[in-house]
Amino acid sequence: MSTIAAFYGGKSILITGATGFMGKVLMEKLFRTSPDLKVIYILVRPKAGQTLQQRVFQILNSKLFEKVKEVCPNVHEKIRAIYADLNQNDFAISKEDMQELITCTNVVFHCAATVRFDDPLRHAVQLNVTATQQLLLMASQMPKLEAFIHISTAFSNCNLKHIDEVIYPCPVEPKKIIDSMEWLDDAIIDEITPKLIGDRPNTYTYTKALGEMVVQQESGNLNIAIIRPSIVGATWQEPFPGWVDNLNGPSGLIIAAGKGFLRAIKATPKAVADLIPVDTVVNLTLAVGWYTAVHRPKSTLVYHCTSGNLNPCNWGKMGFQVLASFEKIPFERAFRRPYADFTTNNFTTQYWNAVSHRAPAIIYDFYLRLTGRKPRMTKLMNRLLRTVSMLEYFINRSWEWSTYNTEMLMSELSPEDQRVFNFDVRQLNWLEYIENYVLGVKKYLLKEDMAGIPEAKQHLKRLRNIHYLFNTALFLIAWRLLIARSQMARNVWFFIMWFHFFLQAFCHQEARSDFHTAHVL
Ligand SMILES: CCCCCCCCCCCCCCCCCC(=O)SCCNC(=O)CCNC(=O)[C@H](O)C(C)(C)COP(=O)(O)OP(=O)(O)OC[C@H]1O[C@@H](n2cnc3c(N)ncnc32)[C@H](O)[C@@H]1OP(=O)(O)O
Ligand SMILES: NC(=O)C1=CN([C@@H]2O[C@H](COP(=O)(O)OP(=O)(O)OC[C@H]3O[C@@H](n4cnc5c(N)ncnc54)[C@H](OP(=O)(O)O)[C@@H]3O)[C@@H](O)[C@H]2O)C=CC1
Repeated sequence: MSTIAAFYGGKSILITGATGFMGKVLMEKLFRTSPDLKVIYILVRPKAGQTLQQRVFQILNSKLFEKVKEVCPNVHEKIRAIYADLNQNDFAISKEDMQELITCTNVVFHCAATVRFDDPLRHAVQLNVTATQQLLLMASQMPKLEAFIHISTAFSNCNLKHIDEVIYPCPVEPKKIIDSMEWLDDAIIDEITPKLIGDRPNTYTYTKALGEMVVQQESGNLNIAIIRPSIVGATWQEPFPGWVDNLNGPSGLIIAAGKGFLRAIKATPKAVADLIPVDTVVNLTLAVGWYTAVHRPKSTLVYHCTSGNLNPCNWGKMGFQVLASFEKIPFERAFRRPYADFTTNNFTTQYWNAVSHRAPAIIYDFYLRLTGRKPRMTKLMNRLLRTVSMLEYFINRSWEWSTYNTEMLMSELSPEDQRVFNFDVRQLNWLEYIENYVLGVKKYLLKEDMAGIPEAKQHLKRLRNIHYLFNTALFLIAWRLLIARSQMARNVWFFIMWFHFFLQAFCHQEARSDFHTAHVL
């Protein structure tokens, strides 16, 4: 039997962020591999008109938990949802619940966070720093606590190029930041935010770095470890390939590209796409929980959960494979045919944004207006371009993360544990993974039926024909109105055409050469 699975047997486990992407997969794996665990406490808030119970019911009745119900039929008795809001003092947990948590908890997994890149600093500090501090305070009162596992991000120090498994200090102490949030007003906070975050791209990465400092400073006598995953993607193997349930990271862009909204992106094809499947992160997290509790390392160990140094894949190869997957697994009712140009400079990005994104959106909105409907494409496109601009930082750079502790842990596991809690990304086949990812996005995010694939393919063929028809009509109209009438117009027309084709050839050349070198690499 697996030593790690046996370790969690009979244990009371507290998970924050259990309703999130990673939290759900963590719970699922715990129930499936250690069905004899005592209880999992989850801190939940009511959301979107759903009570705590309704939220838990929905999770347990989702496809993700189908296998769990077979191995642990009484799973609903082993999950205890506790009302909590991490934005509030003492998390607004009732006295009785707090007492139970403090008395019984053996292991804490702290996954909750705000992962939004554009959160105001005050909110990001509250959740990613202050809440972590409060949870540590709570943990320090737990007599039976064996391990506290904090989930951070590999990008908490993305201002560095090479990142070791150590906690790096931030210039301003987290305590000072927490204090200042109490008395500074929003306008001043907004003003000082760029100065505080410095060369990090957003409040998310900055506050996650502060969160790590808090963990280091408040660790006291606790057995603590920090996990730093990179870009977390759909499941690789467990409980089945391709499961994903939110738009974060690449998932939203896969939809945007598959539906034909996103046709060009500022991305460096040779830059490493440090994606890591969510089940790999969960396996490492559970292994770290066991190791930290049983081996009690003297200091807080940091574990990088990344793929780049062990099994690198670059954005060019990833984009190529995503597009190839759309051929087999097209999405329904696409706006345009999936296609992606990777550009690396601002000028070509602006050009493609105008030609491939804004212009078709304006034309489509014009068509909607003509047919008496409400225009919506320009608004949607603006939001998409805003989102893409926020992700650009991460797809135009490469980082090196050392994985000494993660590799050390792998070598400490028995062959059975290495199999059951596999976090060896060297075994990952990217082509297969990406195809399953696209399939998962279609099935679990878009909730499209696989039976609709032939119709989706037909729709793409129709779009291709419309595209050819549109271009031909445009050419003929221009010819009829201008070119045939004057020599001057003819000269201007030939110049425009020449310039357009020159630009296209230039942009394509740039994108293709980068794309193909990256693909070959
Ligand atoms: C062939 C080409 C394709 C190749 C694939 C290439 C893939 C490249 C992917 C690169 C990812 C890099 C991520 C780096 C992650 C760092 C790791 C972490 O620790 S961080 C952990 C990970 N954290 C994150 O990834 C957080 C990123 N997300 C955010 O911070 C925010 O969502 C926001 C600021 C971008 C937009 O906020 P705001 O406008 O206020 O409003 P909302 O939030 O409500 O959404 C608005 C609309 O955008 C939609 N949508 C949402 N997300 C995405 C997406 N990723 N994408 C696309 N669309 C997205 C959403 O559906 C909605 O649509 P609609 O209702 O209008 O129809
Ligand atoms: N996804 C990724 O690419 C990466 C994620 N990480 C880290 O992994 C961890 C989990 O991320 P992920 O699962 O993707 O994130 P999600 O956004 O999917 O989940 C966040 C969780 O935190 C909870 N939460 C947020 N605010 C509160 C609050 N005020 N009170 C109670 N609970 C709250 C959410 O609850 P609710 O459902 O109620 O909103 C949800 O359960 C985070 O620490 C993140 O920084 C690290 C690297 C990459």
